[in-house]
Amino acid sequence: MSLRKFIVAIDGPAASGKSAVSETLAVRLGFLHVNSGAIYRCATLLAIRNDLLDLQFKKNLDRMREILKETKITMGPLGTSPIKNENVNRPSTAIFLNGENVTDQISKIEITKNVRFLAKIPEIRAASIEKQRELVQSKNLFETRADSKVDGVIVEGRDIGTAVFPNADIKFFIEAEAKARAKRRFDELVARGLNVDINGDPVDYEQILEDILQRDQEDLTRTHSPLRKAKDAIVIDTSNLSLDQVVGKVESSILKRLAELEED
Ligand SMILES: Nc1ncnc2c1ncn2[C@@H]1O[C@H](COP(=O)(O)OP(=O)(O)OP(=O)(O)O)[C@@H](O)[C@H]1O
Ligand SMILES: Nc1ccn([C@@H]2O[C@H](COP(=O)(O)O)[C@@H](O)[C@H]2O)c(=O)n1
Repeated sequence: MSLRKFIVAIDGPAASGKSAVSETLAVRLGFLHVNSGAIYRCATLLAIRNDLLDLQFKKNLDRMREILKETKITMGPLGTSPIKNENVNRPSTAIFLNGENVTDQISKIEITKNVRFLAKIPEIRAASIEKQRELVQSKNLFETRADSKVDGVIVEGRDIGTAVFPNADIKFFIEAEAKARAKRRFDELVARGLNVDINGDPVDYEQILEDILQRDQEDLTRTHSPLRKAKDAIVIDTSNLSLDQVVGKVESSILKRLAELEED
């Protein structure tokens, strides 16, 4: 008998902690993890590799759509157990493009700087949403819990609770002050050895903060699926909370919702 899908939507601005919370809870609860930002990042990597970044030309946009259709994006552990990324010190979800592990490549500053140009194009958003829906239906590559009563999926991004899965079973909006987010992202990039630009020059905290503010602005003001809090989202400001505290809050709300469903 197939289990009921249980969708957890986690939205919020850049570097607010969506992935850290999603990855930790996906492992703990045995839920599938779909990182929608990684799909926009993969699209950007594909555009750069195919010299198609200039998507205002219809020819380029059509080709990009074809490439996205042909490309298989998967997310999951590297081996049989979730990878422990020693530089991040928690389990992390690996991202594969036609089987190639691009997890670090898509975190590079070159991708981060260009992703906004693609994320605002309706055709690219439609292709990305199609991939997100496919991934939600795909096999969970993480270890599921034998006692689980649901087929759980955590989907994270900017518009999951508002546009992609407006009927999600539970929604969170995770936010933090821009300076706290920039500091965390800067420390993470240093730890992963990814704090360099395309020329190999080091990137400092101020540049990361500027990028985060610019991405906030773009995400909030784009016409299609801007970043918004869903009316029924549980809002968590993580500025003064540890990752463990945030994970604890999200987990207890999910467990409460699951218990309510069992009672129904
Ligand atoms: N509450 C917290 N306290 C300290 N560090 C945190 C906290 N939450 C997340 N972090 C760290 O901050 C960094 C950014 O978090 P994360 O990658 O989860 O953000 P995100 O919202 O998924 O970002 P993006 O949207 O840009 O992908 C990571 O290194 C993560 O481990
Ligand atoms: N649902 C989403 C998710 C992401 N984006 C855009 O992609 C960029 C990269 O996302 P990260 O979560 O990896 O930072 C982000 O800056 C957004 O512009 C989106 O539009 N919708």
